Amino acid sequence: MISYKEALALIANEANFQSSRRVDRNEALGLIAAADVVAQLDVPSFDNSAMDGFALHAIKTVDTNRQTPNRFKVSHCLAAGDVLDSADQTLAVEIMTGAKMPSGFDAVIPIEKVNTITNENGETVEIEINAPLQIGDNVRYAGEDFKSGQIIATKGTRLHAGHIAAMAATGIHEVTVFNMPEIEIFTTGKEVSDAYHVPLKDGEIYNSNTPYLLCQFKASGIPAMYMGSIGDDEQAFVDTLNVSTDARIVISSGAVSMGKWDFIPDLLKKNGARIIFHGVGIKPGKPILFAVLKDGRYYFGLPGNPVSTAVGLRFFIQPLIRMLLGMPPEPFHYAELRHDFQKKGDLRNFLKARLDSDDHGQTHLTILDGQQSFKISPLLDMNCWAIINERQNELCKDDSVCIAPMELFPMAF
Ligand SMILES: Nc1nc2c(c(=O)[nH]1)N[C@H]1C(S)=C(S)[C@@H](COP(=O)(O)OP(=O)(O)OC[C@H]3O[C@@H](n4cnc5c(N)ncnc54)[C@H](O)[C@@H]3O)O[C@H]1N2
Ligand code: MOO
Repeated sequence: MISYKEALALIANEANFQSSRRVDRNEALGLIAAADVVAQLDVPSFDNSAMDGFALHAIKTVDTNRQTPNRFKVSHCLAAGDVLDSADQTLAVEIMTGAKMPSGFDAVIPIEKVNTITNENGETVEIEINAPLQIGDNVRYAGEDFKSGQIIATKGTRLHAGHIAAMAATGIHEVTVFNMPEIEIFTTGKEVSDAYHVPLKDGEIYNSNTPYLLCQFKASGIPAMYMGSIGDDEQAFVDTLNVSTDARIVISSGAVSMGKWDFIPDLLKKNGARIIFHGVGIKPGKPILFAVLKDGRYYFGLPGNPVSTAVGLRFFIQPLIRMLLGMPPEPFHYAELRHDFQKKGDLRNFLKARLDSDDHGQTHLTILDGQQSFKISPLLDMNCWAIINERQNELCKDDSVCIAPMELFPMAF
């Protein structure tokens, strides 16, 4: 049986980029840049004031101190958006935050640091200062935030609100993004019922796997469609495979293990699919199957137990989607265990876990009770997966453990 790492390498070997399209910048939230996004402007694009106050020529203030304050007549008043191309540099210019620095002026003193002398109309006509200014005081220089030509987001970046703001500021109104892969999902098993408003017959269960898959895709902005249940019907499986759709990835739940009605591997082969792997050294989800159908669609046969399905989605399908979208491998994070933990066997374990903060703000990881792959109830408490490698068996309190968020694509990760 292959290892998880080998399985990921086999998936990578089959992954080709998605097609791309241009979208309005404001529609790009959560989408993946299909090319580097490059600033079109210096930002700020002009030197401007960081404070409401008075622009001065710093050199004219060098001899100023508490004993010998200096007075400057005020020549103009600039709101943000006003431009003053020439002014007498021996005077002061009243200036608001964001207004372009008048040419030749190189420092701003905030209004609360000056004594103002007003005329009978209440207008400031003169200011008195009692300390010298340095060149650049309270000035925001052109290009200090972004330089024209600077990369805002590299290809494969998931665009979050920060990227949208940066694109807007640098004059980008459209961006090239990858088309999300369309997903098609069905379940197997004649025991599995979608008739939630009808009481279960003896031996039946309600379908919980495909609702889980569908809502995880929905939360990630990935279009996914439910094709229904095929029961244990082999012809229905073949018919479902042959429905022509725009899907890039087909996912089934169940029928990939050793049982009499676990017909998926054989029928895939008979229908011209290439089985890339079937069975990976992981727990839960060991019987997972990955194939490429004869028309090029990717096929994941997820084991039917609910947590095996969840693991297949999170740790096999999500990496394929990242690869199709040019995203770098997911950066995993680590947390300290709250307790000792013993793993049996030599499989990589994906465990239902919870990250909590204590009273000192320290985070700790708890591996939850109820790790059996049929148990859905611990999903109510879990907020992350704990990943324990093949060779890690004895873990002690405070050991560092790899964790992954439950969501497929948490923003900014
Ligand atoms: N003799 C062996 N038996 C099993 C093995 C094995 O190696 N040898 N592996 C076990 C493991 S591990 C898993 S996981 C399961 C996977 O089996 P299948 O993928 O063939 O899945 P099914 O048998 O069809 O179903 C398993 C389980 O999941 C329930 N199920 C299926 N679909 C849904 C759904 N949509 N919603 C909720 N629950 C679903 C199904 O009723 C079964 O209880 O095989 C073990 N057996
Ligand atoms: O590995 Mo199965 O996926 O535990 O129940």
